[in-house]
Amino acid sequence: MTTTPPNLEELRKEIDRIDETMHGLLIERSEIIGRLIAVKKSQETGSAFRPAREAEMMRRLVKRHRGILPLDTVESIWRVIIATFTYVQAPFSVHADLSAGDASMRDSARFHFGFTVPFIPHMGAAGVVAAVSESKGDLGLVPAAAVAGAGAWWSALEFDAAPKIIARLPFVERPDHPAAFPVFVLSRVAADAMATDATVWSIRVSGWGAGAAQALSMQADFIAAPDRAFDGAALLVTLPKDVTLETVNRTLVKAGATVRSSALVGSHATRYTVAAEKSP
Ligand SMILES: O=C(O)C(=O)C[C@]1(C(=O)O)C=C[C@@H](O)C=C1
Repeated sequence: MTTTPPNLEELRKEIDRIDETMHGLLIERSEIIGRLIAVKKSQETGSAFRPAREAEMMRRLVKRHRGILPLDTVESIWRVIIATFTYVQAPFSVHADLSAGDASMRDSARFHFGFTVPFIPHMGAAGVVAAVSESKGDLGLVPAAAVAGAGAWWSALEFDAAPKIIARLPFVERPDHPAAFPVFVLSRVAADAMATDATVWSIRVSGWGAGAAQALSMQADFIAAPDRAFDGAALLVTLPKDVTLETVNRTLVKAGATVRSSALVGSHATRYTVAAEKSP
């Protein structure tokens, strides 16, 4: 007995059925928002963003994905879904520092937050920090890498009421990521919503030099801005889960630097790296 392959019309009917189901599920997802708002009271506390929950969701998404649909596509669809659902709970804007490159920062902002969330460009991290500080629940995006002349913008995060670093993008890292530019996300979110695996510290040192930089780079990622007043540097140091501030202090002292002050300025999920996607 021969079976005839399905014709184009039948296959399109299948696609229409699946599209309708997916759309229906998104509408069903949006119907939960009202109840979420009541539970989270995000209207009062500002941002509805829950970085720890999002990092965990993105990891599960990557783990269960299979088939020919590129991971890039799946990741970006879910980023837009989650960011937009955050926005409809409590509207916010994304302030982005374009001083290290307009295209790469915009790609990251659009990939992770979509087009519904307003995008506000700034020239410099300090402007982003100020805008987020003055807002109720806005997000700031700043390069998670040294930018010449940027200064120690993270000093402004040291005060209790200041926004903090709450995430590092991309959530899912891979060599060919379409929005690979490393970005810190700044905002004010409830302490219990923070991802706390990696902690980010603002550390001022004197006696800073190549030796101290080399020693520190073995233990942590960091950005250094020269601090001429103390012949030293202002550092933004990200400590992985298993490295303590005491260990870093000891390392710096051993390498000839003096630690003048340290303040916690944020935390984020452990970086999650997956293999590069194979081209179809
Ligand atoms: O789980 C929550 O608290 C939500 O608000 C839902 C949701 C989502 O759309 O899945 C949206 C924003 C949060 O950052 C995390 C997840």
